[in-house]
Amino acid sequence: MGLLQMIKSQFLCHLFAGYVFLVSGLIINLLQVCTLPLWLVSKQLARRINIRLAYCINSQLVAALEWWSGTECTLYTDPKSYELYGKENAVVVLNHSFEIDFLCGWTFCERFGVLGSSKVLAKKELAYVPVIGWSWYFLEIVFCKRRWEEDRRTVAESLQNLHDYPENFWFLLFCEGTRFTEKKHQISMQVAESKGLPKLKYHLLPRTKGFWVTVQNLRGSAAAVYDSTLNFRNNETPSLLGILNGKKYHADLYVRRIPLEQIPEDEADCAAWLHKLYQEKDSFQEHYAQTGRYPGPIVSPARRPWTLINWLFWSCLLLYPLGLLLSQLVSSGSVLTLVVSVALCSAASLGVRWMIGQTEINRSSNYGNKPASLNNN
Ligand SMILES: CC/C=C\C/C=C\C/C=C\C/C=C\C/C=C\C/C=C/CCC(=O)SCCNC(=O)CCNC(=O)[C@H](O)C(C)(C)COP(=O)(O)OP(=O)(O)OC[C@H]1O[C@@H](n2cnc3c(N)ncnc32)[C@H](O)[C@@H]1OP(=O)(O)O
Ligand SMILES: CCCCCCCCCCCCCCCC(=O)OC[C@@H](O)COP(=O)(O)O
Repeated sequence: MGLLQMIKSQFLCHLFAGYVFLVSGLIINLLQVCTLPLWLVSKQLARRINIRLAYCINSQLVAALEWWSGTECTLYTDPKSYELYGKENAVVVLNHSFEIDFLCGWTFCERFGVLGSSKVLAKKELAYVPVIGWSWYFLEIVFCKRRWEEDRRTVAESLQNLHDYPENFWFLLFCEGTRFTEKKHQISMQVAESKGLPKLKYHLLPRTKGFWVTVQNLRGSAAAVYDSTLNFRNNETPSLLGILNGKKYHADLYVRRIPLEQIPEDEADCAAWLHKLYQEKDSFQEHYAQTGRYPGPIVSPARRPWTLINWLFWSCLLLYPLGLLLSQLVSSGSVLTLVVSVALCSAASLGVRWMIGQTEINRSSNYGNKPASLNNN
């Protein structure tokens, strides 16, 4: 391991990064709360301010991926479609197989200029994650309980609300509804068999109702579905902790732009269309497993400096109070102050570690672990 790699794996580096993320994130959450009265005066201005505030949070994780770990993200797509990315609203359908799949999505959001405005159909539990989950309320992120009888109305209403959104956005749907595990795959394939559907090797069976309600309620606002299939070279199993330790990964993303008009409006036909799409995605993953690449040309956007500039801005701003705090701590000589400071530091680092744990598949939910009839979150 080189010197740089050794420095990146030092706990003190992670502690400082976590301090900057947590404190800047809480300041931004506070600023977002301050925009609440503005929603009554000018909803669009409040939205535009929250897009920029959310960028300040999300881009710190993207900076960790792009600049700290140096992870390479290669895009395979049609050059004609490439020209439209970032210039229209779109529904992104992405396989949910990796702990940092959302982060690879965010890096492309950043490179196409939609990082602050992008949305996702997220499980309700994520709304309680400090900083990121809290910021999502102000981004009008759509939450679901993963119980259709409750979600069908709330998801439709939340999506309808986005029709007058002032800036281009991507709406991410992980149609499998949960991260891939062998156990969930086994159960999911039993359900496929019971429905007479072809088995999938690399995916869980997609949940079609959320896709149908999303496409139906974004017609007229979203122009296309971006069918996105993600994989990592050399069977890498990337993690957020690996990124923080400066580990470099190699992500490949295959994106096909499908105009919304090509997607059936009827629920049953739309469900059949989505099942066929996932069978195609499965074949792309097989192609990748055999050849190490996706079909089609590579048209990769380069990373941009803004995520790094944003992180440096917040680090410099927060380094001063940290320096003051440490100097007072040393000069006071008070044991009580020292103990309280160490306790606060430990609580904050455990909090950040818990947040990172939200991305770890070995801590995933029970959703999809039971047969259809007994399914719960
Ligand atoms: C150019 C670059 C392009 C792209 C860049 C890539 C991405 C960038 C884009 C945006 C980035 C933005 C943000 C990213 C940041 C953070 C992301 C964070 C991640 C959080 C995401 C999540 O939280 S995922 C979990 C929540 N989301 C979902 O669950 C969505 C999918 N689910 C649905 O849509 C569901 O339909 C539902 C949730 C609406 C309702 O679920 P419920 O379970 O109640 O009902 P269903 O009807 O869906 O399920 C029952 C039906 O499913 C069949 N089935 C299949 N398998 C099973 C099983 N194992 N157990 C039970 N049932 C199963 C079942 O038979 C039923 O079938 P029917 O025929 O009756 O429908
Ligand atoms: C550089 C700063 C370091 C600080 C790190 C802070 C880390 C905050 C991470 C919060 C990320 C929230 C997004 C999690 C995405 C995710 O992957 O959710 C899982 C769900 O899809 C499905 O859940 P499940 O059913 O359990 O598989």
